[in-house]
Amino acid sequence: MNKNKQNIETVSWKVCGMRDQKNIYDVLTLDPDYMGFIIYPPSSRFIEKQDVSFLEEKWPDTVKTKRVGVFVNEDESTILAYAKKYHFDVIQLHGTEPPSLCESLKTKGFEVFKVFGIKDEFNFEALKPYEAYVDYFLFDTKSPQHGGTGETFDWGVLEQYSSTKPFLLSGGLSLENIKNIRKLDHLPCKGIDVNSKFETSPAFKDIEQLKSLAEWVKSINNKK
Ligand SMILES: O=C(O)c1ccccc1N[C@@H]1O[C@H](COP(=O)(O)O)[C@@H](O)[C@H]1O
Repeated sequence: MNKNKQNIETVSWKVCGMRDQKNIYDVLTLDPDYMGFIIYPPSSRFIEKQDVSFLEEKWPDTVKTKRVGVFVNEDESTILAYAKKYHFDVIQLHGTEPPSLCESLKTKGFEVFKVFGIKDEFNFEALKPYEAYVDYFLFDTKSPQHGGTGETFDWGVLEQYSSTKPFLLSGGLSLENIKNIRKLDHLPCKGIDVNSKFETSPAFKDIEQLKSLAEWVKSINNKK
C-alpha cells in the first residue's frame, strides 16, 4: 500500500472537450466540478471549429462548474488571451510545458493542472520540479495526439506514485472501466476527467451516459 494514503473527501469530475451550446447547458445541469475546452487547433474538439461566442459571457453565479482551458505547448500570452476571452478558471497544460509556466500561471491566480502521458512506465521523479506550482497532476494515456484518444493506460504504473500531491485520472475513461478506480483508493486520486468515451460525435457528449456517471460519482461521494 502507498505510504501517502489520504482521506480524499470527495471525487471531483471533469467533462472535457465541450463546444455545442445546448450540449454544454445540458451537461451543466449535472453539476460537474469542471468543464474543459480544447484550445488546440489540430484536435477535432478545438472549440473554435464552430461559433462559441456564447462562452464569452460568464455563466450565472448559480453555476459552480469551473471552466478549464486545455492547451498543448502554447505560449503564455496566447493562454492568457484565451483565458480572458472565455473566462477560464483553470489552465490544463497537456504538452511538455516547463515548471516556470505553471508557476507564472499560478501567480496570476489560475488553478493549474499539469498533464503527464503514461504508457507502460513512467519516471515519477519528473514531477518534482512541478509540485509547488500545480493544483493537480493529471495522468493521461501517452499519445502523439497529446490526448483525446479514448485509450487507457496501465493504472498499475501509478502504484509507483509516492507524492502527496493529488492527481486526476484520465485516458479513455468509460462507464465500464471507471468502476476499477476504487483500486486506486489508497492513492491520492482526487478525481476523473472524461471525454471521448462519453461522446456521440467529436465534442458532443451523450447526456444519458453522463447522467449515469453523475449518479456513480454521487454514490461514491456519499460513501466517503
Ligand atoms: O480531446 C482532445 O482532443 C485533446 C486534444 C489534445 C490534448 C488533450 C485532449 N483531451 C484530453 O485528453 C484526455 C483524455 O481524453 P480521452 O478520454 O482519452 O478521450 C482528457 O484529459 C482530455 O482533457
